[in-house]
Amino acid sequence: MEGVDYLRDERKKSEFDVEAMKVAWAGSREAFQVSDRMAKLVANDPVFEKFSKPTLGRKEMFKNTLRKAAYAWKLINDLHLTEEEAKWLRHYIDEPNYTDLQWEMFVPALEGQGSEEQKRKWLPLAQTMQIIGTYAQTELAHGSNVQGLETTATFDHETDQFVIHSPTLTSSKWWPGGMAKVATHAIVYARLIIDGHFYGVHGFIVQLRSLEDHSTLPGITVGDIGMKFGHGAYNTMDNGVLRFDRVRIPRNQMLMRVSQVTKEGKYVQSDVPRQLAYGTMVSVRQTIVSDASKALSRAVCIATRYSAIRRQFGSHDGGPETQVIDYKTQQSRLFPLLASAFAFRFVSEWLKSLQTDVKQRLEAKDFSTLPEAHACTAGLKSLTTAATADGIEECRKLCGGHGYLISSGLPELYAYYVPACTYEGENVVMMLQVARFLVKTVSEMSYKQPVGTADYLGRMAPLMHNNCDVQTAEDWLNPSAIVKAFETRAVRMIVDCSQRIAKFENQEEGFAELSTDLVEASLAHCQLIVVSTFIQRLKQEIPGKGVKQSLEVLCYVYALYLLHKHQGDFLATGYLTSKQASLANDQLKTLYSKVRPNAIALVDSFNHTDHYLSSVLGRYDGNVYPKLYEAARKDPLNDSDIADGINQYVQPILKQKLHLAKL
Ligand SMILES: CCCCCCCCCCCCCCCCCCCCCCC/C=C/C(=O)SCCNC(=O)CCNC(=O)[C@H](O)C(C)(C)COP(=O)(O)OP(=O)(O)OC[C@H]1O[C@@H](n2cnc3c(N)ncnc32)[C@H](O)[C@@H]1OP(=O)(O)O
Ligand SMILES: Cc1cc2nc3c(=O)[nH]c(=O)nc-3n(C[C@H](O)[C@H](O)[C@H](O)COP(=O)(O)OP(=O)(O)OC[C@H]3O[C@@H](n4cnc5c(N)ncnc54)[C@H](O)[C@@H]3O)c2cc1C
Repeated sequence: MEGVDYLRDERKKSEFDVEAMKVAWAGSREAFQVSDRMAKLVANDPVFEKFSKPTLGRKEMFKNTLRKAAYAWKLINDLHLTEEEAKWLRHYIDEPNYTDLQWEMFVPALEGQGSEEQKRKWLPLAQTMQIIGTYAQTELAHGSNVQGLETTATFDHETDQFVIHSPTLTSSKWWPGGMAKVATHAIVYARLIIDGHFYGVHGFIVQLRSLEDHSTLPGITVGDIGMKFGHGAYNTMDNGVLRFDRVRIPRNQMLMRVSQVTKEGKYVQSDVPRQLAYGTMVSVRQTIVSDASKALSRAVCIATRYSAIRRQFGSHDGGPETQVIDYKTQQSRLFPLLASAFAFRFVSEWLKSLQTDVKQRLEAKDFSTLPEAHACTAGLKSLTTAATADGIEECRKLCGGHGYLISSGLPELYAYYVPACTYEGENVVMMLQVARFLVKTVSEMSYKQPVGTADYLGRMAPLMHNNCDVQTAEDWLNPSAIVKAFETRAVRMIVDCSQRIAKFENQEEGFAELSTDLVEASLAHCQLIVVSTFIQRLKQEIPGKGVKQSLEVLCYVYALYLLHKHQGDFLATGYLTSKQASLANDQLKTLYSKVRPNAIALVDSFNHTDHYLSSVLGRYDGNVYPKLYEAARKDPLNDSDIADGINQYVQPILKQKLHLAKL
């Protein structure tokens, strides 16, 4: 039998309706149809071919990406694609480029931080790509600490302009995507100075390049910051360095929704919180959570299909060897990642709805849920990106040696993905933001009832004293037992930190001293959100034979896997006995055997095309070995029998007549 037959057999084992599961994964039938249409559009168009990418040099690779982006823009216009369709199209093209910054950051920054007048002027230009923008916040010396940025924007009364300047080397803007070679404009974050007074960091629209010939404008120095980790992964993007030598812009190019500077040079803080200036980061963090489920599902799909095809050991009578997916150790590494992909998918949907709600409230000048939304987004960004980056690497290992080949699709996926742990808020820094929110919530509880994702803190008294009543492994198959365990662990960890901080005379000092514990408590809080959201999702109607049941199994796998992984927390907080933790682990192993027959069908439900997976190991048809062989033969080193350099550097060594004694 060949890999093709193995996958065919696997698909017959499925206990649920795969087409219905595809809809559940996508969120709705319409969402499935849009993404499916765009996936096929990209996969069937030769312009979007990507197998040659690993062998291209940086310049060719960059040019090739520009070509694809231009063609995609033409398709978007010619086919009158909707915003949603265009987003999926870019997603499936699968090469980071300047349009990510244009659509994910530049346009949202204008929308979220521009005044009505500014939006009227700049948005049509950006939305029709007459200008191309980037988000220039991070500098050589400061990324996480936004208030520490050094670039200055000094108001000049006489000319009614701001003077944008890079006073030091360390104030050079460093990292913004698309900035080195493509962007014509940037939202530049700089310290506002009026009459020698500092008014904090604000965003300014600054033109970098001529719209006539694309040359850099006077006073601007811009370039690429150099190659990044992983050859083909993020090097299609021109992350840039940018310096200003007293560049002048009109006063009305400061983003003026949150605060304004008048013609007279008066600084006016409107009635909206200044943190709204960070709104672009918050909205992109939500997109990043959604991207995490896509990246993880991609790696899991490859590793699962390959694990069903790969066979090692177990043949005693000349019969077939054991499929590696049948090894319990393989299952215990793979299936929690499969479950995590679904968990992240559902939590990202929930986060999107939370943000829609916050946006509506902001319109009505209700800012009450902003801190919670910030904490949720920051925490889930951190949790999902860390787990996804680790998960992709685990999938590479699950594929053994072949996982290390570029043709497996995993090394480049990892290299592309791993900076998500750093950009848009370094993960530890983000978890500390969650911790601030939690500690503050606890300290305010005597007069303010916690709401939303923190509402369980309001039930602190019972949660601090309850004990787990699980007695058998089956008792763990109960959503309320699971939620109670996660709530109790989180509440006890948060309260413990809060009480210890309270003993410090200086609370900031206490926070810093306990920061490691605080990060762990924040993770516990965020895991509770993901687990509860999964459980809530299962309370909704989910049509299709066996779909809900399969998702229930995955939900328990996700929760009990976390419980097992973090059993130290659950035991240390005194909620569980070691016997109960061990019962949870027994149940987890039983659940793996329920996932096993459905594993291939579950990864098929992601609806990933072979083009998108770019993986010989993850091919839908399972024809792995012939295609691995074919891919290897295409390597440029195999173009000729005698490679360049052999005659020059190897032959002379082979031909020298040295005697051992002389060596
Ligand atoms: C096989 C081949 C594989 C290849 C695969 C290729 C695939 C390609 C696929 C392409 C797909 C296309 C689709 C794209 C989708 C992908 C997603 C988009 C990706 C975009 C690209 C990435 C580009 C990256 C951009 C960036 O990184 S921009 C820079 C981001 N920078 C940061 O995030 C900085 C982090 N720092 C901060 O956020 C803050 O400064 C801080 C929160 C840390 C500051 O804290 P501090 O306390 O000092 O802050 P303040 O004094 O300012 O604030 C005090 C109080 O305010 C609260 N606060 C802070 N922030 C907020 C907020 N946002 N909202 C509300 N409240 C906030 C604080 O908590 C304080 O509160 P307190 O007073 O109550 O304590
Ligand atoms: C691929 C990529 C694309 C990017 N694109 C853009 C872009 O388009 N526009 C843009 O403006 N920026 C961009 N960035 C920059 C990115 O936003 C920053 O790198 C990120 O915010 C982290 O900041 P930093 O580099 O200053 O890290 P640092 O803050 O210097 O982090 C270094 C270490 O210090 C720790 N640390 C920092 N502060 C604290 C603290 N208070 N407590 C405990 N530990 C702490 C961190 O946990 C980390 O371990 C990009 C970065 C990458 C990698």
